[in-house]
Amino acid sequence: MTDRQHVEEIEQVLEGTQTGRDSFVSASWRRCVEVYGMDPTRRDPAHIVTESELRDHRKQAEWMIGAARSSLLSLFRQVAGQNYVLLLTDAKGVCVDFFGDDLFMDGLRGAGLYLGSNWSEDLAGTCGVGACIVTQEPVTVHQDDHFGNAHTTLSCTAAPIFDTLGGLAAVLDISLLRSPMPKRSQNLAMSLVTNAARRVEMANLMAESRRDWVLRLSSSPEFLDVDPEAAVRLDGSGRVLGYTRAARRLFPDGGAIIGQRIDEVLGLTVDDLPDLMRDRPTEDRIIEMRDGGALFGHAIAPQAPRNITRMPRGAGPMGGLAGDDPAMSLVLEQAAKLARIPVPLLITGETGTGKAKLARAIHMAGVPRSFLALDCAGLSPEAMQRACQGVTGPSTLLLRRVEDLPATTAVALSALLDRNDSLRPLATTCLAPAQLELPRPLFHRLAGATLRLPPLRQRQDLGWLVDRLLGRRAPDDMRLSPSARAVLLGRQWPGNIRELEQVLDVAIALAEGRVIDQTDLPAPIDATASAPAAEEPLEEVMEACGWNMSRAARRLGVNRSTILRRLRRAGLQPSA
Ligand SMILES: Nc1ncnc2c1ncn2[C@@H]1O[C@H](COP(=O)(O)OP(=O)(O)OP(=O)(O)O)[C@@H](O)[C@H]1O
Repeated sequence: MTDRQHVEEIEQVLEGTQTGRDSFVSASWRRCVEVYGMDPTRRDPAHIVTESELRDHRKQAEWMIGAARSSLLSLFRQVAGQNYVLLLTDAKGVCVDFFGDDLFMDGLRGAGLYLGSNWSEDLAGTCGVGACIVTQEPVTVHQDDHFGNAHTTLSCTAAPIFDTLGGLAAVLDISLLRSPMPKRSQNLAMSLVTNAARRVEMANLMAESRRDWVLRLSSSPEFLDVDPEAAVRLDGSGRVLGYTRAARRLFPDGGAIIGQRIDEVLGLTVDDLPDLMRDRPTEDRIIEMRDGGALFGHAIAPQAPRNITRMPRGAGPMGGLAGDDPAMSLVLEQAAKLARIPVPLLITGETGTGKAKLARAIHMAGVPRSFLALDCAGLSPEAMQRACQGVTGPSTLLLRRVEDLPATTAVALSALLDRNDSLRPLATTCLAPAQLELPRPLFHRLAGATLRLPPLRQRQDLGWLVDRLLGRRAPDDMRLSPSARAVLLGRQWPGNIRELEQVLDVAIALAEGRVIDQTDLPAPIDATASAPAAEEPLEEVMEACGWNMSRAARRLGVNRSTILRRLRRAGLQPSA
């Protein structure tokens, strides 16, 4: 077709004549004239953004360039030697990444097939990238489909790439400077570019979803694990957090997708996801669709957070006590250092936070010595002397719940420690050091340094702890359903790790199969009670309880007379 014939055809289309062009091309021609005021006979040079504008466009598209790179590279290898050039443009049509054959670089630059060229329709007229941005569909704009006479030798095939919220993020374009006459010669290019775009979307969704469930879908079991067609990202309750474009057909047309529950569109609930994991035969992982069809599913469980831990896991006796929790990491780091010197340590924290366990780990990490543990509640001086009689040489003396030590034993303990300087005391308490009612001399013999364990509800490694405790207490292949896991992660845990252990033991016993369901979990001990405020200053506790001593006693887990005693000691005035 000559330039003149091309211009005449555009005029016919503007007059409403059907000339056999694809309808999206005719619609674009009309926009070029009627909306952008373009003239097909003008040979405008390619639109190239300035270097600093290109830097800005590339910066904003950085994540997409990263996600698309390996896909572009493998696509470029597939078409190597066939004179194709690959462009990745941002959603505005500016080329932010490029693969082309060095031999044709001058021709490519001249045609605008290069970094920084702007292929939006309002600047470049009908073209692959521009039409793809407008239609949001894959398109081939072949030779004289282009609006301007300057581009009618090119053949451009472009596919949109969407972000996980459904917005257009980029366009992947494969172009030829010169192409064979029939448009269908580009069918293979179309299939290559749409598959590459799908893989980029998939890679991007996977990268975003490390902490969530991903359900990958395919209509054929053979490709499910290697090259799935679509994927959705789900939270622990099965709500959609993100999706690849191809997953859109699962959802009702026009409706919102983000936030929908997966069981509203597919015949499965979030609790079925573990059954779709890779350890099951692909053919068994069938998902029924609401329209009666079926798909194959591959569920990928959330991965552990990838933060850098201050205390490497598995390092010494302290290593297995925490996951990625900053407060625990700091405590364990200090504990590991203090374990090496025989200074007495006071370990504080709410009940069940693992004070005794930490004390044992400190003992293990220090120089070899014998170990004796005593519960301080009701411990008489005689019982203490008897227990310590057999201890010879360097020894660790664990004193649990030192706040309950009777006054007479406190005096005897000071004397015992004075007599035996090879005894290293490690004392635990649920009270803050300032609230301990120990005789001063004893306090200073026990609290050479203080380590405070955080309550479980403040720890960021709860998920890690759940997995670790489950791994130790349940048979190998037992796991939590996602909703059961979400419930556990949402609880307050006033009894801390001890309570978590008990809840898991009950759930393991109640579970029918190898999956612990939400209904297998015992109810929280007291969902309405606020967590014990072991280390809250007494005055604040009293204020919070309206100076009601019984209420304050319940809140601190002690009896009324203890509250009265503490108020007197602190010089506070109890209410009538
Ligand atoms: N880091 C941990 N990892 C796994 N299990 C733990 C951890 N810390 C504590 N536990 C378990 O939690 C339970 C309570 O721990 P521990 O007895 O050390 O708590 P505590 O703070 O000394 O409690 P209390 O003050 O009530 O005596 C124990 O069964 C212990 O094995």
